[in-house]
Amino acid sequence: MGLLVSKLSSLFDSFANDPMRILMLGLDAAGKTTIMYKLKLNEAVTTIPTIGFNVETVTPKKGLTFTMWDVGGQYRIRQLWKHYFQNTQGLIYVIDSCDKSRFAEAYDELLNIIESDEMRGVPVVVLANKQDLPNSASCSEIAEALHLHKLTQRKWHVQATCATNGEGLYEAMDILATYTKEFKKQRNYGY
Ligand SMILES: Nc1nc2c(ncn2[C@@H]2O[C@H](COP(=O)(O)OP(=O)(O)OP(=O)(O)O)[C@@H](O)[C@H]2O)c(=O)[nH]1
Ligand SMILES: [Mg+2]
Repeated sequence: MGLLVSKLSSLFDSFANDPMRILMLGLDAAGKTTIMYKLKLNEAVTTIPTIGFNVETVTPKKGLTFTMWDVGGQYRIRQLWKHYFQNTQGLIYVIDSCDKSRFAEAYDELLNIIESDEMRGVPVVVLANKQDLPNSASCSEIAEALHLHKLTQRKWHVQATCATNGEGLYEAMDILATYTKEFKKQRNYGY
């Protein structure tokens, strides 16, 4: 019995140390690819609009590994987002904080994602990106525009970021990791 318990517990530990499957979405030009490579390489890379996806293993800090999927956000290819939902354990939703005229569109697309069965309960970290630019909206303005307070069935957080200099990214990944660990535990125990 003792052996069984210890085998089971090491099985759970190995699940716990698996890379977390993180999906990063958001409208075109929000900064998703810039964020991914800032985290991966600690460099502000020059990007072109993503047609399709990028996937990378990202280690924001020792002992924490994400398999991060960055999917192109242009209007015509958003219909492909749903093909990446399965087995997602954490969602990063990136907003260009200066692009206020598209906050409503960003909200509509977020709803489409989180209303999917496959994304039920998946925690969301919203990155209020491009905070270095003048007139960027604050985290609370973005939380309001995305109606985040209505999300009661999942953990969420909004983090101010600047992908080009990295500000806020590591804090956001820490919070995402905490939420994702809780989500994985709940799934393993089936509640
Ligand atoms: N000033 C500023 N520019 C940024 C920031 N993050 C990204 N950018 C710029 O925004 C533009 C678009 O960035 P991408 O990372 O390609 O955007 P994306 O979300 O991957 O776009 P798609 O692939 O089309 O979905 C690039 O010119 C980036 O350099 C930021 O925090 N501040
Ligand atoms: Mg991109």
